[in-house]
Amino acid sequence: MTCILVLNPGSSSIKWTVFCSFTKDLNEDPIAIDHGQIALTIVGSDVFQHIVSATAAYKIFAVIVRVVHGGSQFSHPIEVSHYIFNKLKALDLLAPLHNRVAIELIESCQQYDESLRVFAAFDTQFFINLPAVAQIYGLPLDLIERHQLRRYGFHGFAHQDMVRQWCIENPYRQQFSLVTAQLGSGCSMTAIRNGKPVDTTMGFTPNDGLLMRTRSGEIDPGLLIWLQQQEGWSSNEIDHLLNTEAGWKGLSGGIDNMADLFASEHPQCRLAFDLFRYRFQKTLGAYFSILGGLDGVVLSGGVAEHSLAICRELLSGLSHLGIELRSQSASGDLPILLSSKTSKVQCRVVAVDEASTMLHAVQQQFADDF
Ligand SMILES: Nc1ncnc2c1ncn2[C@@H]1O[C@H](COP(=O)(O)OP(=O)(O)O)[C@@H](O)[C@H]1O
Ligand SMILES: CC(=O)OP(=O)(O)O
Ligand SMILES: [Mg+2]
Repeated sequence: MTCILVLNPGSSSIKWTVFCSFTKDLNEDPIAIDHGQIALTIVGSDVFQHIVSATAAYKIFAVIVRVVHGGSQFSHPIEVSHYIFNKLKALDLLAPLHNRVAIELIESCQQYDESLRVFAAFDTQFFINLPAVAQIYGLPLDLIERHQLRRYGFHGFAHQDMVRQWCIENPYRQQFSLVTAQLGSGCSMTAIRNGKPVDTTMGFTPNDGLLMRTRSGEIDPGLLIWLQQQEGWSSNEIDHLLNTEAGWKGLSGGIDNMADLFASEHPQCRLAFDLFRYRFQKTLGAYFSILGGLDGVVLSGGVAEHSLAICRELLSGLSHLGIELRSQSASGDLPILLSSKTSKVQCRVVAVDEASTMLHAVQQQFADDF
């Protein structure tokens, strides 16, 4: 039996999934035969060796790697040739926490076995047709055109899968307004109208919007210029600050695990969690406004999937938006319904399946090959 390996390098871990039976029917869920997760505290070639050992039992003929940023050139899945590899390599700066690891994985796969087919699938694909107002920045048009500047949006496979899961629970609704939230190390929210994204919190890079584990999210650009001048910081130093020293880790004084942050009574931890919740609720209100109402909220990602208490906290105090939570605390396996029967807005926590969504995207693009 020949199998496909899907690799999902996130900012705190690499997730791997093996699929050995898959049909061309994109409505049918591919069945994962095996999966695992490696913390990114393991470095470099050790990560790849770990994956090779873990998947040694399977005859793998193709690997699909999640590449977060494809720049203005890549959005749809692509088979990685030498030429494409070099183009992808040049995009490192656009998603410093992600693209470098993805590129290393692609290179390791190609060096490990030349006959392996290696595909890149991009986090931005789902957002390719965002409405113009949700794509554009208030900058001079010639500059925008010269560099093809836009808000790309990320976590596309995650948001797409959350929409799919909501539709499974609500099969007869053709028209609906939804907010999906991917809350892991990277955090983003997307406004969905009738299945399509109409706005999302991440922009030109995956560092806008919500407060994240080590990323600042939304920040005043004037503050960065001021810091550069005051501290004499280079662009690398600013990059380091915004991507690795900021977020709830920076604000709390070093607590990067959300479970610890949430449990702590320390005022700095409370403030960091309050900001995380505040930005979530502020965005929910903004999306309620542009969608003209809300039928559902779907939460997923490492934070949401591991802590229903945090999910309840994020969705509390929002009865003015039509969100009413069940009084008893829900428990059991995901998916879980958090909202009450009378709530106007159906709130769910789901286990997101980025791997199957990536596999589907590649199957769709390379229909003759799979
Ligand atoms: N029990 C928990 N409660 C709250 N947050 C948790 C828990 N376990 C893990 N997390 C958070 O989940 C995040 C990892 O989520 P994940 O979606 O796997 O991230 P990524 O894909 O970015 O690597 C980490 O920020 C971690 O703090
Ligand atoms: C885009 C992004 O932040 O991804 P992740 O949450 O997997 O790090
Ligand atoms: Mg992730």
